[in-house]
Amino acid sequence: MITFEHVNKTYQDGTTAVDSLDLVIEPHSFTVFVGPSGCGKTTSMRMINRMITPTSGVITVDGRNIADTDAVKLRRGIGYVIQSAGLLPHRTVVDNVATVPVLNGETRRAARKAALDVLERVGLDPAFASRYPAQLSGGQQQRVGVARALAADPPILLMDEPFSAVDPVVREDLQTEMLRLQADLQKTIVFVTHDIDEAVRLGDHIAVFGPQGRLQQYDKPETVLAAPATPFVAGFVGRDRGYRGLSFRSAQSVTMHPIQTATQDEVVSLRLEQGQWVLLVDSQRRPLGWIDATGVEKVRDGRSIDESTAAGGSLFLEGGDLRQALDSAISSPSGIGVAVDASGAAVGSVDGAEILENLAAQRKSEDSERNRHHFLATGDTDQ
Ligand SMILES: Nc1ncnc2c1ncn2[C@@H]1O[C@H](COP(=O)(O)OP(=O)(O)OP(=O)(O)O)[C@@H](O)[C@H]1O
Repeated sequence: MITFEHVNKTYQDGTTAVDSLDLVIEPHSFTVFVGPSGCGKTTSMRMINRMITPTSGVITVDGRNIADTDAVKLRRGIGYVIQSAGLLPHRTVVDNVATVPVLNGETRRAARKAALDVLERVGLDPAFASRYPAQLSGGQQQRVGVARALAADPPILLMDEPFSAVDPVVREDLQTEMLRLQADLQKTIVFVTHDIDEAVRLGDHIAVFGPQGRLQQYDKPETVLAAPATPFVAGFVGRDRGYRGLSFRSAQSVTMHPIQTATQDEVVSLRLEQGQWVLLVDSQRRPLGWIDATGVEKVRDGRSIDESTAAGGSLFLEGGDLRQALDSAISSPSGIGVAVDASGAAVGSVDGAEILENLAAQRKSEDSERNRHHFLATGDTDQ
């Protein structure tokens, strides 16, 4: 069991990321932290394995205050999966998966054999075991990321937006695989996403986070959908009028803007204002993450690109639906959604606020159309 008791986190710059969090996560449950970008989901999750230290409050794992445990030992019992899979590029797939068991003292041979079993468990063809991560698709890399987190058989698994960077079809496959795995393994899983559909599909419990890092509701998915506890939750999960109805609408009507990009070599010469973000891309214009003025400073100070960039949000295919466009903007640290072409190259951007305005306008005209039909049908001309 994992518990949060009055947990707060305020960063050095004064940002309150988590505000008075109380939560009990049952053993073997699949708990999803969901909410828009910046509402404290990742911070809450990373406090469980002590990557981040709370400002106040107590977190326990199996009845023990984690502040009193050895962080290395604690993490041995907690697998961790991130959005970019975080694989070591110069190691083969099987050696990536065997990394933690080898660190824990297993022989390389035994660890490799166990790694092959885990790879099979997550649905990866053994033929991929001797390849390097760059030779795999995004979805396959994520499967390896999950296998690596499971290799040492930890009772707890933390997953931070693990499927956000892959396309919607692959994402659905990975979700199905995750459900199958959990039915089999019965881990205690904490999963972070900004996507309410993903949360409802995967979670047996959902924690909806809102502005200023405040937990809005913690319930079974069906209760969150049927009886939202706050207006914020109602807006976030609203079935027809909210986020979930958007898949039926095309993003064609949303204005596409040019997107400012830079390659890794260009980063040092960027001049950015506070609050301005630039999309980092590879030589084929495929998105790698976002960088702002603080990140550029870090690169100039000699820090690596990885340390200096924020992971990108989800991407959407140009001509896709409004739901994917908004999803991309909501999940992005810059609030800008990135459109890609079939080759994965960035072709333009959309603005989250603009999408919402556009949506409001579409709904208004639909409502007046619906009213007109209603009045014509009933002959009611009072209004
Ligand atoms: N190291 C940090 N220093 C200062 N502020 C931070 C730091 N890390 C996160 N924050 C801020 O704390 C708030 C919560 O961030 P957090 O990453 O936990 O949110 P989130 O819901 O997981 O969003 P995202 O999906 O974008 O990561 C945000 O306002 C964020 O800008």
